[in-house]
Amino acid sequence: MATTSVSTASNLHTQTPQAFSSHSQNNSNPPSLHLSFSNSPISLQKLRLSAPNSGNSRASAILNVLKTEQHSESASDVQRDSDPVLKSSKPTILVSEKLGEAGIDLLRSFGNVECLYSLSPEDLCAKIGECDALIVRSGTKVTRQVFEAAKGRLKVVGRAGVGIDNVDLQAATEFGCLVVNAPTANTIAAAEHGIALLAAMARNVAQADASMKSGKWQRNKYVGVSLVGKTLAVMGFGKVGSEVARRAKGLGMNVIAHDPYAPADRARAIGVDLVSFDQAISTADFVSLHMPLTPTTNKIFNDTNFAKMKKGVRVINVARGGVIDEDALVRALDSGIVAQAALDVFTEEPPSKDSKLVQHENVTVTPHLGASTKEAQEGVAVEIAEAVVGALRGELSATAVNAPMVPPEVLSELAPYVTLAEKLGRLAVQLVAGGSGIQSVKVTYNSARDPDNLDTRLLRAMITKGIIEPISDAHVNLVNADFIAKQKGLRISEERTVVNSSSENPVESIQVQISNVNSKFASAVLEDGHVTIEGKVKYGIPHLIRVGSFSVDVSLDGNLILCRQVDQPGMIGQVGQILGERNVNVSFMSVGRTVKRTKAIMAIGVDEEPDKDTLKMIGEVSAIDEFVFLDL
Ligand SMILES: NC(=O)C1=CN([C@@H]2O[C@H](COP(=O)(O)OP(=O)(O)OC[C@H]3O[C@@H](n4cnc5c(N)ncnc54)[C@H](O)[C@@H]3O)[C@@H](O)[C@H]2O)C=CC1
Ligand SMILES: O=C(O)C(=O)COP(=O)(O)O
Repeated sequence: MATTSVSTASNLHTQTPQAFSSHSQNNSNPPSLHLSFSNSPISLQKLRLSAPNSGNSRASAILNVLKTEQHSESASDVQRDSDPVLKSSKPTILVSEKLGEAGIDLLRSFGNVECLYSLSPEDLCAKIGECDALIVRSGTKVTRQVFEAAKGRLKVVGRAGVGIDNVDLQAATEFGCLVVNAPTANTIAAAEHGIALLAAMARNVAQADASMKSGKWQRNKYVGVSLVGKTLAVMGFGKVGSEVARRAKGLGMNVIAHDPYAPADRARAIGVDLVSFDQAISTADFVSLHMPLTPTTNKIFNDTNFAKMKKGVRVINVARGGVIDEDALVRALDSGIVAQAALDVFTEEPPSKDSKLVQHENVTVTPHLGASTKEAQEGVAVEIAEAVVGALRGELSATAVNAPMVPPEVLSELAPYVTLAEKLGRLAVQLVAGGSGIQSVKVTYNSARDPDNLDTRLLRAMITKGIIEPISDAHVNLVNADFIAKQKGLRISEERTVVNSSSENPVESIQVQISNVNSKFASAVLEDGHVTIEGKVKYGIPHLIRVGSFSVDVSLDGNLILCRQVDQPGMIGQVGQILGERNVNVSFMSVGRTVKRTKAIMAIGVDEEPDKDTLKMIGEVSAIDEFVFLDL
């Protein structure tokens, strides 16, 4: 058996799960749990799923992961519209900027759509508490205040375009709100606009047009520069950057690019060399910006970097205004370092009317039109509508920007384990006695798979959900699991144990241990002092297979009574009779023991929650040492 320690999570402080116990410590007091986590935030990667709409099995598998409330996704739209109860359960989707009709139609087929295009920040905050989803473009600032005002109702923000710098992602994550974007449909439009600005700037098209319209004929004034043979530096070699590069090659330009994260072979495939930042900006005749606005790229084109550029360089920006220090650009234009600039985007949009940059005679401007073609807007609208509807249905979106990437094939494979993970978390935390300070939780995945071939982020998130939700008012989902755990002081460490079995199953079993706590059910505590339970998926159904050192075998469904008793005949009958007389239906029963005729554990699944008197009677059976009722 080989073990590999992996990573971890965060920290929790909570109240009590509902549980009864005959011999629990501090039974009358709510347990105050103190959990502490190391920091392992979910990485904020974009999902790139090959089959974003791959159907209901995947949807249902991860329903619990993102959904905090049920929507009747199984009812057809027709049924829903004609039934007042179902209709009222339709999600409300607020569209705050102009969106293509095809996207609006798609949204209408699923929810109540409100298009309110001129909301002030205050109006948006006033409205958002009634909305399950919000769809924006670049003009709406989705700030922390918006998430606060949503009071937990907002489940998804859809950005109908690429750049998500107008959405406070940290706040979205903290509030468990998924953010999705539409990253592909406007790529060509933005690239074409970049090329349009490049050519228009080089040939003074806008200036000459304005001059002629004012009655002049200035052929000598507007002599331009040629593109062929010139060097273009593409800064940010992503989707738009690479399409700009491809087109510029077609114009006979020599194209180089800088992108710290782009694979060199992708650049080489279209005849582009990836070079360092300084090399790119110091050798280029034209510099075209295509990187996102992030803390790293904010004002990256500043006095220092303009000074490194070739005198007479020309700059095109269809990315984000904020990547340029606009005052520095004005200085570089005035000093002649930058001969011309063509800008589609600005730090403040719209810029002030007297902006020196906009008014500069060597600057060509457009009002953020990069994505504004009919084709791109229809495409973006459909792309974002599909993503938002998918997210509201509980599917993990293919274009989530604040949730981990879990490919669809991994998702469908992990589906039953996701349920198992949440149930184990719920069960483990209910075994902790009131007043215990939970320091840490250790999760061990027993698997025949190579440790590198097992993505446990989803499982960890669900164990976290299972632990936190019964004992706090937090809604935990895949987006915010690590954040909430950390916030609550819950420390979760993960370990993978390679076991000798079929690697067909991603996980053979999952063990959850809560360290150094008192338990309501002493038999759940191993000698090392950890509350320990273990579960596995059998025939697609989550099962509990171990409590402390006792083996059991019960499906994790409904409610569970765990009893530890003297291993002697008649025990099942006695407890069964008490439950039967009180009309509590037993769904399954399993007995596990360590040594014959000493101690045994009885796990009894019940459909109904027994009342206090019934539980008391079970506790009074003389051979029963301890018992606990658990709500799964
Ligand atoms: N003007 C407009 O209407 C439009 C503007 N955009 C802007 O263009 C940007 C790029 O869009 P896409 O190509 O679709 O995004 P993308 O994510 O495909 O590409 C961005 C590239 O920038 C790179 N990058 C990140 N940090 C960098 C750095 N410090 N230096 C150099 N490269 C860096 C990334 O590795 C990535 O390859 C968007 O973030 C958006 O802000 C996009 C569409 C329309
Ligand atoms: O997609 C982007 O990043 C854009 O900048 C396009 O913005 P817009 O949707 O036209 O406001």
